[in-house]
Amino acid sequence: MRILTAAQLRALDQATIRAEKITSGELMERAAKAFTKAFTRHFPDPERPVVVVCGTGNNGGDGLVVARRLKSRNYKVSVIQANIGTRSADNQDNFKRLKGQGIEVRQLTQGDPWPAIAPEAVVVDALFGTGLGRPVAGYWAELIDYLNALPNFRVAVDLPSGLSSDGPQEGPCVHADLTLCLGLPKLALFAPANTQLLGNWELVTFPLADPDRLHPEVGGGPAYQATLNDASELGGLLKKRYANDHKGTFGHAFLVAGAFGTMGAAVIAGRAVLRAGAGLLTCHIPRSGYEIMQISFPEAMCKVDTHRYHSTEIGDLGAYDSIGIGPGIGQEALTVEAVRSVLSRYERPMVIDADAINIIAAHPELLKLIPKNSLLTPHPKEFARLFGETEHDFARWQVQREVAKRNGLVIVLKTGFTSIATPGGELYFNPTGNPGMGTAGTGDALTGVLTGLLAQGYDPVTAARLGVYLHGLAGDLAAEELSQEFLLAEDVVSHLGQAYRKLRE
Ligand SMILES: NC(=O)C1=CN([C@@H]2O[C@H](COP(=O)(O)OP(=O)(O)OC[C@H]3O[C@@H](n4cnc5c(N)ncnc54)[C@H](O)[C@@H]3O)[C@@H](O)[C@H]2O)[C@@H](O)CC1
Ligand SMILES: Nc1ncnc2c1ncn2[C@@H]1O[C@H](COP(=O)(O)OP(=O)(O)O)[C@@H](O)[C@H]1O
Ligand SMILES: [K+]
Repeated sequence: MRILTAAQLRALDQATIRAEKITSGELMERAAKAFTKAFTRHFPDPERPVVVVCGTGNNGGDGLVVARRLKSRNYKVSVIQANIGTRSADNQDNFKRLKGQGIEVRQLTQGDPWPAIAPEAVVVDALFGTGLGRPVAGYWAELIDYLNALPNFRVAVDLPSGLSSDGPQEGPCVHADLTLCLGLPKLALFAPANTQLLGNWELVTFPLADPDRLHPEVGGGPAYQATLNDASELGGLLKKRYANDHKGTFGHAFLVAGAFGTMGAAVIAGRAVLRAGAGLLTCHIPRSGYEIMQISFPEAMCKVDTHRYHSTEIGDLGAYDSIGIGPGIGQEALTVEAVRSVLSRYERPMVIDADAINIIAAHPELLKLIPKNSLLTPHPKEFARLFGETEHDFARWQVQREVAKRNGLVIVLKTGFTSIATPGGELYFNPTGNPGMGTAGTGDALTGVLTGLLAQGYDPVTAARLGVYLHGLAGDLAAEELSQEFLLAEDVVSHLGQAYRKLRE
């Protein structure tokens, strides 16, 4: 599913109107109908009062339609009409259509005292959506502060009013508890900095033109800026398994992980390699990790370093279909040389994580040695060590894209909505995963999954998109069964089977 800028979304609305021969009012009706359906699913009790706070643009127009539709379902709904500017045509039409419906409308003009709102009412925020042209200021900013100070549950129509859809947040913004985003996602939904403003968010879909089909046909028509991975597309990317396939078919993976005190990273990542479907796994580990590895994970073969506590000399790499390097390896001088040697000798895409990333950050000349199309999986701190600090999420995505393109790498930036930048310049966001995965070792599990997918012959971009999705989905299934608090990295790994099954459905 494509992620469009506000300007691209406007162009897409127009394209939908042309292609389907509908009016803009009918498109608004479609959007508001889909919103109302989602809203009533969240709030099924029509006795609970609903107060829709409407602006004068099309976001306000949506709010007016929602009020009318809730009323027809016997909801106790009223409207606060904020007279911000000149009404859009569809806002005006829908304002007229409220008459005679028995809906109380309170007008709010600059300087008016704040309207009273019963604390049990659900506040529907329809002041501004994607048409926000500048930070909200003055009286309307104070209205936003007033709404935020109320104890009420706040549901945003499309976006919390005041939110910048395509760039860093400026100015006041409604703090939504729930955001029901209309049509296609906006970039702001994925920014960690916006988490508190958005609350939980969901997409409310309704028929719109396909931005991909329009772009080549309509000169300057809607394009997209990023893509949200979805199950329907990713499920189709899974490889089939045939009756005569064997462990050779599914690839031999090599994992360089663990050191004295961090052998768990090797165990977790190694399990994930085989649970993701690789045929064979060899782990390179320091001598002191040998028994740990063999006892806790008998399916893996071990290559033992000459050093007791660290990996220092890594032998022939020719036999391996993929390599994962980094979890728990530490940053000893001899390990730095071992990483340098692996990067220089291996010529196929590999997975680079954790301490291998920190080593590259401390020795930037190593960046050039990374085989083309390799996957780097930094979390935000590791990303900053590698590529520098950025001022905000949007700037970091920009840097992520640039470094992926310039160096021919797949950069997987691990956040709540992990982003994947590709050598071809695409940016993908992942929808699965949950805060329960903020626990030690889940990143090591991801490295294992990605290494296992590469071993099976998935191309690096597909491996990244599928691996991040499956890893997050396994985390969601584990959290559903066990609770987020209880979740351990090994639970993520042990739910990979169910995640595969669900994705194949
Ligand atoms: N395809 C879709 O998703 C559809 C979305 N629609 C809705 O249309 C919305 C966009 O509507 P508009 O483009 O009319 O824009 P908005 O309704 O978001 O807001 C624009 C209005 O607010 C004013 N304004 C902007 N910034 C301001 C500021 N800082 N202070 C005071 N006034 C300010 C503008 O002058 C304009 O009147 C979407 O968010 C969505 O809710 C639907 O109505 C149509 C279909
Ligand atoms: N709030 C969240 N929502 C979704 N995924 C999350 C969340 N918090 C953490 N994760 C995922 O958990 C993993 C954590 O990785 P990382 O920070 O490398 O942990 P570790 O170093 O302990 O293995 C990443 O894949 C990340 O995307
Ligand atoms: K809004």
